[in-house]
Amino acid sequence: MSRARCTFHVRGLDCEHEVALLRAALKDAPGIEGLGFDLINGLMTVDYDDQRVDPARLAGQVTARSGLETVPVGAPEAEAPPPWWSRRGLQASTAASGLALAAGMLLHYFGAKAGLSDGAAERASTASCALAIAAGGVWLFPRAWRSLRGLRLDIDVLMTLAIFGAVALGQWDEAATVAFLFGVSESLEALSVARARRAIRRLLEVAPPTAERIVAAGVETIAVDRIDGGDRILVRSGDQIPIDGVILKGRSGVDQKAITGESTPVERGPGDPVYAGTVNGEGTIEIEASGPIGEALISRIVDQVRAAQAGRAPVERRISQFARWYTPLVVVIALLTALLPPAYAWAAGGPVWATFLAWFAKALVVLVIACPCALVIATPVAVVSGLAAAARRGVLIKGGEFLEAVGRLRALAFDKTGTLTLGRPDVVEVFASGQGDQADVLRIAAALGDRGGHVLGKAIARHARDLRIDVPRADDYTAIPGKGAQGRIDAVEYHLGSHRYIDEAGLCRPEFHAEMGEAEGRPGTEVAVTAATGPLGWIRLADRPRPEAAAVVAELHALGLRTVMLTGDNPRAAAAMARELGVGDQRSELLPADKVLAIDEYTAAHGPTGMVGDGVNDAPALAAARVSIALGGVSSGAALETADVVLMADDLRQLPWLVRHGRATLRMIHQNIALAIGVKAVVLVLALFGIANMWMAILADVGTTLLVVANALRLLRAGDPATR
Ligand SMILES: Nc1ncnc2c1ncn2[C@@H]1O[C@H](COP(=O)(O)OP(=O)(O)OP(=O)(O)O)[C@@H](O)[C@H]1O
Ligand SMILES: [Zn+2]
Repeated sequence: MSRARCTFHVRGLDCEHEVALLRAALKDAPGIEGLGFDLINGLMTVDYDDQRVDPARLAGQVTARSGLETVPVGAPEAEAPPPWWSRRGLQASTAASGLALAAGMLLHYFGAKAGLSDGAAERASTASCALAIAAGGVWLFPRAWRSLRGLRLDIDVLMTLAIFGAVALGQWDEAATVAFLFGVSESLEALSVARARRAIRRLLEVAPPTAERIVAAGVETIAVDRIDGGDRILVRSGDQIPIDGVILKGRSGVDQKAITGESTPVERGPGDPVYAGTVNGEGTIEIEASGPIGEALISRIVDQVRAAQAGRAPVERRISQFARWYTPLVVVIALLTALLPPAYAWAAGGPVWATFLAWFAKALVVLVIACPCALVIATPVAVVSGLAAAARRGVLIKGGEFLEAVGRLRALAFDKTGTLTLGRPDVVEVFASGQGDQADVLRIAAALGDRGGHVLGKAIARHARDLRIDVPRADDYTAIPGKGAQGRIDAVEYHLGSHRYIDEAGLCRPEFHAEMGEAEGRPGTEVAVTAATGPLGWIRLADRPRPEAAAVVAELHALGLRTVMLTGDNPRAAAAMARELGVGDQRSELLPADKVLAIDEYTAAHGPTGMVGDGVNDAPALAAARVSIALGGVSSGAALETADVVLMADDLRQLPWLVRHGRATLRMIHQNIALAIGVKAVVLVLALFGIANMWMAILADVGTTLLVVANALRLLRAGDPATR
């Protein structure tokens, strides 16, 4: 058996109770292994055994059982515009219900004045109300019936009960009002979620729809999705670049804000990469497309954001668990409201029936607040807006849980090389111990450095080439992570690595030890070069801190976060760098496993700790952190794959924004939950005291949903790169 996953569009999926319908529809379907729901985008993800399940047939089954139209994403039906009835039907029937209700009211109050006999006016009014109930109930009653048959007591059943309860009491106008207002609340809810959906989607639509392709006859305009790798595309000054590619001709400043959030344009010329969605500056350029739009960086970002939005944040999971017992609880309260007072009246010898009627009406009002929609939508709409806003700013967050986690961080650990520093060390001094000259030291170090991926080794190799030193080939190369490397050149064994490494390997000599120890006081990092017989010399390299690092560290401190630098470098170099940048704490001479321990220690001592790295050689520490943050997503595929959060720009300045944004999102979630619960509590109390009527209850319920959605959409504004 093999597991497969399919995503379905479900029309009308925007609240917890549709989720319950879908779960029920799939409950005893064989071969289903997992379900995921994305309320904002109206998507359901199904993990299934592909030998037992066919997605298209499954969709048909779900549609039949839940009454919610379900089609696999990508199927032709999913792309076709939905039929009028499923787009506008709810609004239309609600409007019809409203008209009939108004007519019923008019007949009731003014029928007699208009010349109708009392009986005729009343009969006409009742008929009008019945019409209003029917129109308002076309959507509601079938769903309620389905739930009842499945023995589920959900909001549809409750509303239907409330309506027929009122009819049973002869209160036709009341029943019609409930049916109408229920339609109003459903349509408003659908509209507000649809609005959120559109706003979020628009935020991610940055690539233009067409491009100008250069062909033999000149230039033709084609749809972007028809571009292939190798096509030559003309991008005029001021236009958006339609596809990822490499510049063939022309130079220009390219505004990469759409991807990296950086507003200063970067200079680009022949041979440089450019990305779809970025904006060409003053020059006209010709580019060679590197592949179809689906493979472009922006498409990968959008896919990531979609996937992230479909996942659920922990708060969201807790709320939907809460919703599962919230509705039954309210039903019990409503039942008690309807039954206790008459029971009391019966025991005390009071008027049982009259008491029942009075309290039954209150119980119906209580039932209205049983709908947990506002509460259920409160979190995902905030999380999804938060994710979209971040993506717009060049911060790619792989899931709501990470956005939430960022908001809870107490400390941030930084890798040194490539993260706090530019990661482009230069050789500044070469020392030869006398067994050979400086060129020998460089030649051997370069040969070993060439074979590995370590920045220091690569920098040495580059330096040797710049000096036109002939670099031989090293064989049997082995890297010892965090320490150094060894290999053979012309069958002779050599080592390259930290001072500690050669000490531990017994390759150091007392005189050399003293000399190298002295050099370690100077800025930079020394790498020792030895043969199996003893040290040959050392090479000192200096890496510059990132220009923005000190300011970012200071800003993080102002936000109340602790900072710590983790490095494999020697203690003196580490201390000097930490002091220069104002980093709160530093740990040096760490092996990759020690970095993991340091993260664990920090988490235990100070609370959730994030790790910032370049995603290249710090994978274990990144994995150990509560949230891993990598920078340079545009240039490095590794960063894009490994981390929970990716700063697309190769720049630390988005970090403080990210922390503030995570906190703002958390605050928004809490606000929304408090708002949703608060309004319900108030209505509950008012209902029990007989102050709130059905109208107020339903309006308060819809109002809250609209409010939490509107509130959360404010987070989208944080995505505007212009705001700091
Ligand atoms: N492949 C290698 N080639 C040369 N030297 C190495 C190599 N691997 C490790 N070293 C030595 O060991 C030290 C620690 O290496 P490690 O890769 O753990 O950290 P780093 O590159 O100094 O910085 P950071 O830990 O901040 O990324 C380096 O400073 C270097 O002296
Ligand atoms: Zn030594």
